[in-house]
Amino acid sequence: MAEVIDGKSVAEDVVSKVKALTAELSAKGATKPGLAVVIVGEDPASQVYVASKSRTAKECGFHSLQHTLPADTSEEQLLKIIGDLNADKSIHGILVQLPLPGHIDAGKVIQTIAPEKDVDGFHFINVGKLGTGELETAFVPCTPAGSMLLIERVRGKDLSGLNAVVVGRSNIVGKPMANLLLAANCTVTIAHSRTRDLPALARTADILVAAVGRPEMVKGDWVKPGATVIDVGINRIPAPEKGEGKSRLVGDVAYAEAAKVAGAITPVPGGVGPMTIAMLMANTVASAYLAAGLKRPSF
Ligand SMILES: Nc1nc(=O)c2c([nH]1)NC[C@@H]1CN(c3ccc(C(=O)N[C@@H](CCC(=O)O)C(=O)O)cc3)C=[N+]21
Repeated sequence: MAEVIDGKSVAEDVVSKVKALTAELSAKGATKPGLAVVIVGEDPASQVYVASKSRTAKECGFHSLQHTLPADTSEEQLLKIIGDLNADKSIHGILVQLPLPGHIDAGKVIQTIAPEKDVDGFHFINVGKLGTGELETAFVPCTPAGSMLLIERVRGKDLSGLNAVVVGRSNIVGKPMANLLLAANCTVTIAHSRTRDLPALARTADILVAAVGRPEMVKGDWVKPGATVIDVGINRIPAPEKGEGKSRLVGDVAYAEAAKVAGAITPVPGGVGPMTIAMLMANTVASAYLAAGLKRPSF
């Protein structure tokens, strides 16, 4: 049976470190880290995530700001708010919760965020830095950054020569994840909906990352014995066995089957999800250190 990778506990370690770094920053007389979260519309799932981000930010000792805007907010209004946050010296991180309503161009919004406050790592400057291996100054997207920390906990920091397969090619997870693994000297393959014989490809992976958003797609016999399996999926599916109208969370991996074969595996919930929020805090404290002219802390 696979080792279960406890993302919740690693996330708590990261948050403790952020707390200590924040205290150190205040002791040096520098501005404390400030995080602004902007949410447009009333998607209930988004509201839960945003509440959790604000709670963790306060726990870290941050200045935490939340803008909750109505669904009919215009693109112009949103861009104005971002411009103001860009200019606000008390703010070091700006996160605009995605998805945005259809009448707003999300790409334009993201590119308006000052790259040095782009703690989501979605701005072209940060994407480019990750792609060219400028990891010391890049902000790396939180989910792949958190997944890397989990992989390092299991396999150590030297991943050199390992075969990594990333299933999914999104700009938010799949592509940055592949770039991080490449920067760590893995042999990386990105698989997607057009990939031929995905099960056979997946079986070559020492590190298998599933980030497709399809409930339980990766089966037990896709997993190489002993592999490290990172499940980025968070899918809510009906669970009639729990009662009528009930649901449960599952990942992109058929967990019970895969856990029989893998060396280590992340559960859903309690795996990558908590790491995503922890890395948002890590990026924000790093941004505050850089703004104060101090050396960037590493995690
Ligand atoms: N600009 C932007 N940045 C984001 O980082 C971003 C976003 N937009 N939009 C939405 C997604 C989703 N997301 C999650 C964060 C934490 C959990 C998390 O902590 N999940 C828990 C359980 C959650 C539950 O029980 O529902 C877990 O997996 O254990 C999940 C999902 C960040 N996102």
